[in-house]
Amino acid sequence: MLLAIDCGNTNTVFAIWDGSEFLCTLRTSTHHARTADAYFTWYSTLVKHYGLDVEIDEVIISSTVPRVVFNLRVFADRFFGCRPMVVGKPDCALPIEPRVDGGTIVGPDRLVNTAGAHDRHGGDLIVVDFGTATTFDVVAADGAYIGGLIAPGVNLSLEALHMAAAALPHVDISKPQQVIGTNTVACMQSGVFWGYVGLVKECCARIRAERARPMKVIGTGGLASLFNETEELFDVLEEDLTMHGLTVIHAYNKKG
Ligand SMILES: Nc1ncnc2c1ncn2[C@@H]1O[C@H](COP(=O)(O)OP(=O)(O)O)[C@@H](O)[C@H]1O
Ligand SMILES: CC(C)(COP(=O)(O)O)[C@@H](O)C(=O)NCCC(=O)O
Ligand SMILES: [K+]
Repeated sequence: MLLAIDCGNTNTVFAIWDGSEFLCTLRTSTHHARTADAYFTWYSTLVKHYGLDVEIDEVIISSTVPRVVFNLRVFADRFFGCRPMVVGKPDCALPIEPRVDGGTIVGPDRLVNTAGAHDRHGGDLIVVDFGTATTFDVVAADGAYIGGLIAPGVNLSLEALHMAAAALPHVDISKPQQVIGTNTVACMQSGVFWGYVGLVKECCARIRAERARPMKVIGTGGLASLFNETEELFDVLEEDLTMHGLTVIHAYNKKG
């Protein structure tokens, strides 16, 4: 069975793929210092809790944090006796190479989102991923990643306000009741929430105009559903897009 690992700058997600469905999804915070033994303690406790009887013999990793890959490699080798595929490394092929400026190292999460989105939808696509950063990945009809946009993440923006301004508290994102906030917290939530609604609409409109064609918009990442509640920002919402992309890249490398 395959263990797919998606390591973002904030969270690390493990999912077990039996070839047709994900049996479970486990989430922990990303820490470069976490050891292989610590990963296994956490992983085996949860697998037992869910009553799963699985034998992992393959691992694929996508990590936006290069330093965590070493310990994840040791984890795969020590506990599953396998050498993991690592997206972005030369021995892990992509179904189609990105078309970007020479020397650019595209975030592996964006390459994985691209593969997942093309596999499910085909055609011209925009993937909006609400992670630590909010990224827009532009996917051509042949499945290539051809560029995009990187904006600060929603929580990062709220945290930046708190860090930089003495009078602004730590605030969690939520959908404000009104646009005009009548207290500090409501003002901050409104500024960030409606600011992001506008950001997503404007960026997608400009991408479409620059490409001069219709494009399907796919929303993913932890906060995508919150933003899709009020406004029709996306054509589809796919929380598992990155995990799906990992299975697509894994299958492609097995075949080839
Ligand atoms: N369901 C959720 N509700 C609220 N916040 C969330 C949820 N899922 C993730 N987040 C927050 O959204 C941000 C991005 O999370 P995530 O998508 O896991 O980022 P990354 O992939 O960059 O690690 C983080 O600050 C995280 O705490
Ligand atoms: C833009 C990102 C920081 C997003 O990471 P995430 O929010 O998923 O943690 C990551 O994709 C990255 O480090 N990219 C490298 C530069 C690029 O993609 O062009
Ligand atoms: K991500």
